[in-house]
Amino acid sequence: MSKVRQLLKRDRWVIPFLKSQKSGLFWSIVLSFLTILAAGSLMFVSGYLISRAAQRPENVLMIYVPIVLTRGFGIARPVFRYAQRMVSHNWVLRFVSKSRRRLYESVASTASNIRSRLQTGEVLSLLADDLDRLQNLYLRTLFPLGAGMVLYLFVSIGIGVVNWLFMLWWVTMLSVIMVIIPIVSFFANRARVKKQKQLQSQLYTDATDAVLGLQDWVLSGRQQDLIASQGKVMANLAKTKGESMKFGWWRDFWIQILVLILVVSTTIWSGSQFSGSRIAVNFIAAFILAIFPLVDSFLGVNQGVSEASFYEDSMIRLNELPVPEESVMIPKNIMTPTIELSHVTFKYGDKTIVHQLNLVVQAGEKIAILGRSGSGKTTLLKLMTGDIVPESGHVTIGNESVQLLKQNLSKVIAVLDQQSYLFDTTILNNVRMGNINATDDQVKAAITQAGLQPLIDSLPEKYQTKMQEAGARFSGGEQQRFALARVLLQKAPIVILDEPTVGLDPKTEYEVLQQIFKVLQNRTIIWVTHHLTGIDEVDHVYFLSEGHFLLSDTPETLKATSTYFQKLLAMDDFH
Ligand SMILES: Nc1ncnc2c1ncn2[C@@H]1O[C@H](COP(=O)(O)OP(=O)(O)OP(=O)(O)O)[C@@H](O)[C@H]1O
Repeated sequence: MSKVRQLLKRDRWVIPFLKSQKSGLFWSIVLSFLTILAAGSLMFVSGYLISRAAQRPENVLMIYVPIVLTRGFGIARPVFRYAQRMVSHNWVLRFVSKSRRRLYESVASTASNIRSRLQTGEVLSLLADDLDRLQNLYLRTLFPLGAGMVLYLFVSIGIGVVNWLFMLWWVTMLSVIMVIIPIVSFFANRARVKKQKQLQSQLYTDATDAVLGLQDWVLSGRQQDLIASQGKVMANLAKTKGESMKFGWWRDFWIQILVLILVVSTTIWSGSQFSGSRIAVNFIAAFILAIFPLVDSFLGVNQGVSEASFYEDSMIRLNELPVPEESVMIPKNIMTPTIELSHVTFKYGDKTIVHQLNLVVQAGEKIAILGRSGSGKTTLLKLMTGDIVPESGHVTIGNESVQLLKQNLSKVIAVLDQQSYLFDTTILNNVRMGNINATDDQVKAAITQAGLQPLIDSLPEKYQTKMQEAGARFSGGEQQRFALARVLLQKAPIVILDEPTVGLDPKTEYEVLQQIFKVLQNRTIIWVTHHLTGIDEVDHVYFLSEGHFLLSDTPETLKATSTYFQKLLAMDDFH
């Protein structure tokens, strides 16, 4: 229980929204209550009318008034219901749209950070599942619960006016139906709901793995294994869902039995109380009929509460997401920025990746970072882009902390990595992603600069050619050139090259690198590479090893003085 309390205390998703939208919640509960009241009154008046019509009326008004009331309640019920639906759905849609936006912001602002903590499937499950769940928290739990509780009070007080002993009986029965059964069913269903949630989440993760690794499954001839493993999770999920539904049926069945007991006991009690009074008999029949519309409300409360574990888990996962950083204005000096790492230390767990590292990259300077696989080159890039935070020391760009620039960092840093993602849309659209405000002419100029004009000219549909999924229509070298055109359009003063030519044949690698350095000559370049092809293009080379720079000098000096560098050059020539 204290876990739930703690969760509610630090919640950033549900409680703040409830607080800011109190009036909608209030009206939704009031309208729900009025709908049930109108439904109950309709049954009451029509019950009275039927029973009264069977007797000889002393006065025509005894019949006429209930007829008018029946019409009135008959119209009021759908009107209230419609209004309630409008208010509650408007309320929930607001919640969903706000939360989706926040979720995207949260995921986007710390994209690479989040990827190291969450798998793609989990992000999908957050987007598709958790927010939908929380939407149900309002529609299926909070609104019915609120209306149910108001009804509980109303009915109890109403009966208390007639007879307090009988009220005690009603309060006891209603407490069992509206409080005890929901609490018991919450705990009884908890483990099942948790398992269902887990399986659903696993299904997303497995499905993502299956899609991303489909080619490997097919190539290894293990399609059947893939289908079997997915099928197992699905069968398990279906079984758990089936058990949950069965549980729900039994719960509803017992609630209906309790309502039946209430109806029978009320009939017997009122029969013994008012025997002999004709008028009272009419009211008893009417009152008994009015109980039935309440059953829907009882069932709604129970179903909502027994599903509450779903929300608990969703709330925990959403609250574990990082808070989107506040954006700051980009200072002017940032457009000609110096990058500075000062005494930076970073660890993954106990493993020190970077230790007390210092590095200054002047505006317009071009550096290469080399190092063995696993030496921490990518980690260093992540520190520079603020995706990870150093344990100690500072990373600044133009004297501004990189963490503060986070939201606007794409204006300062562009990244060309091993495989920039190309979407299944036209060449123009793909390149325009670098700067969505660029005109067609600017996009075309960037494509030409990236050395793609001959290719475009050879295509029947020119710039409107579709790239297919992940840019599959084009070769690796061509894809990297398109990605380069995107970077050109982005106009960021710093460009990070994270092994952009990996996987290309030596000739294409050389050509692409020449093109990159030619068109980016006015920008700062930080290039992570394993190959020394194109190393003469940089001003400074750094060798990262065991958390610090083992060597650091110009390529010319290293060629002349470092046997290690000479060995690497010889190996590269061999390739
Ligand atoms: N999210 C993570 N959690 C724990 N350890 C990590 C994480 N990311 C990287 N590491 C570890 O940190 C070390 C440095 O990784 P990094 O990716 O920076 O190396 P790298 O020099 O870029 O390697 P490569 O040249 O193979 O890409 C590696 O030993 C890696 O296993």
